Amino acid sequence: MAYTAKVGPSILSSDLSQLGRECERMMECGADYLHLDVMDGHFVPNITFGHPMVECLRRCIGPDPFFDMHMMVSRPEQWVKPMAAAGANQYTFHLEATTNPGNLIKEIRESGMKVGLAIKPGTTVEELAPWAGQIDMALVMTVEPGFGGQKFMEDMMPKVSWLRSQFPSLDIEVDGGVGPDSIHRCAEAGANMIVSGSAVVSSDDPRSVIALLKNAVIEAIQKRSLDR
Ligand SMILES: O=C(CO)[C@@H](O)[C@H](O)COP(=O)(O)O
Ligand SMILES: [Fe+2]
Repeated sequence: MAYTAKVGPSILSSDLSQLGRECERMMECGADYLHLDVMDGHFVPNITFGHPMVECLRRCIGPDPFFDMHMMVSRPEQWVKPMAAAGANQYTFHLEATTNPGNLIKEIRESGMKVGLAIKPGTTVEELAPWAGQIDMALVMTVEPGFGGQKFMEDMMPKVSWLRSQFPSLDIEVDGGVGPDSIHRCAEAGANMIVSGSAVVSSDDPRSVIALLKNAVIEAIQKRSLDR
């Protein structure tokens, strides 16, 4: 069991005019990594930012924070090199957005980044499975991608449980509507990388929310290892 509990705030719901400061604030509050949502207005009906913003953020907050790029874009191949040059650490692309996942995985690795592979709610986990041995992280979306602040889809949890049973040491991330009310279901199903946007960023006490989310995952990991 090689995986550990990590919490990565999504800064989509933060004050975007203060993005550098917001990222610093999340790291100061105990975030393990930062989940940066890139949307192109085509793969999803919303637009956020691209690699120039990532480059500025990297310059602003220094080399240490891990940037998990959630690429909600139609042509993920196009941004691999620019994102690597901008200082991204992990490139998480959508299976639905490419016809050649194998080649894209290779390109991401050659650019020096870790590989994340995401599936939308309508995509089965069996479609992701053939690539699971080649990736660092599987992202199971728990909302339709495009917007923060949506309701958690509990019916995605069987995907997480199945992945955990089939790939015991894979990093499994959940993203969308995850907060204190839904974390226990995610943790019990086997997710270990927790993205949380509005529940963390809009809280008066983000440090406590991050700690609560992380502890729920730590407890579930301990329980799983005792049950084995
Ligand atoms: O990728 C996405 C949405 O498409 C997410 O990263 C959300 O931005 C998470 O925000 P909450 O649902 O936790 O508010
Ligand atoms: Fe995301």
